[in-house]
Amino acid sequence: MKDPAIKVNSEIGKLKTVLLKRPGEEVENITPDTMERLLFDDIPFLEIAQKEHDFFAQTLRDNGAETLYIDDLAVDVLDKDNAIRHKFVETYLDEAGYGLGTTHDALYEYLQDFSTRDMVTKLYAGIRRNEFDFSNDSLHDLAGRDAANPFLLDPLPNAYFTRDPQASMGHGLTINHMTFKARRPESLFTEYVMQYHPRFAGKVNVWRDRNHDTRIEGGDELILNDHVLAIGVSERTSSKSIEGLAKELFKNSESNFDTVVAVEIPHNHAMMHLDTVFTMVNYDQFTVFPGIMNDEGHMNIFIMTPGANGTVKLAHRTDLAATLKEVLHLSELDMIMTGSGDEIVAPREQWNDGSNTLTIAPGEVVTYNRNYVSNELLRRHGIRVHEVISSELSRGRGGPRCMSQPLWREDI
Ligand SMILES: NC(=O)NCCC[C@H](N)C(=O)O
Repeated sequence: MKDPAIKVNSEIGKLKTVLLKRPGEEVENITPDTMERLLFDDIPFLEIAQKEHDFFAQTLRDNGAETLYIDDLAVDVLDKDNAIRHKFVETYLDEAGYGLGTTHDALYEYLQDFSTRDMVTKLYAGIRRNEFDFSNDSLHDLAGRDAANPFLLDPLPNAYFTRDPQASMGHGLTINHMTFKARRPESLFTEYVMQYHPRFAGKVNVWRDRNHDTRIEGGDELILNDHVLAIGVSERTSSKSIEGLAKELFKNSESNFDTVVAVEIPHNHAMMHLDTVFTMVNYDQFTVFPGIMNDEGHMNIFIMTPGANGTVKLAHRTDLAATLKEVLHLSELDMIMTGSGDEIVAPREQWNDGSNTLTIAPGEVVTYNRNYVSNELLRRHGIRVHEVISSELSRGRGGPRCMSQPLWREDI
């Protein structure tokens, strides 16, 4: 691709541009009743979460990365053209279940009165039922369908985990159909930014768009090098999506990827994505949570490569380290166990994303300071560790890798 806007050919190349979302009002719209549905285990204190996020963003900038914010890019796009704003709002409302009718009309008109900036902030924050007086009977009837929910449009508190709605790979990305309704609108912002923002429009390959029924999330999509991906088969990403993406990448002449390693991990909230249990921190070094393997150290892994006539060939493996050596052509490998593999420390630090390192250059990572055992171990393995503060951000069950979507990395 000529003049590409995205370049990500590894997990470890020096990070030059990254997409973020500062936590906003949406985080204050979580309640004990909605917490589980909104995929949180607790309610963060927003003011502190914002300070922590600003510290994280500053750490990335101090180390040479440009930080872009998805909501700023969305405002650029929606503000510039009324027809695009109209189409975006219609799609947003339709996907939220308000395709037609009185509630649709009321929400549409309500949003019309906001500046584009305020409208975007509002869509992330959610729209409460009590923002309308429901004097109109039929509106009341319609909205009464789910009267227990204080929100007509749910907040998007997970938006600060910008890793998941999309995944950059090569000169393109997947724009993801996410698993839970609580997160699906997030990738609509990505779609519009990639389609209409002058920085990206016509300059990115979309390997897989969000108009699919099968689910995939960026936390599962790891770029091991310029031709090998590792993708988690997880609570959030199905084997069907992985196969579909592999087929597309193998046949598309713009793609360099010829190997996809599908790694099955336990399907639960603590380990929702591959990057909560496994990340790459250097050419031959990885963090891994031992709980993803059985007592013999085995797990289900499939190596996918191009077969005849557009098919995908599968080869079954059970040893993660041996598989990585095989696909990356490495003779030695250093697997760094979260929490030293201790039976108490490892699950505790994994719970607070001790395995979720963001690599900003080969052998250099950003991690949460609370995972001090894992951080010390990383240092002992020669990794340079930048610690960021983490008491509130971590309540959303995601760490530095989850909170960042690289858009440009130097090649390694
Ligand atoms: N890549 C990641 O593991 N992202 C963390 C997402 C946490 C969010 N609360 C979720 O459940 O989707």
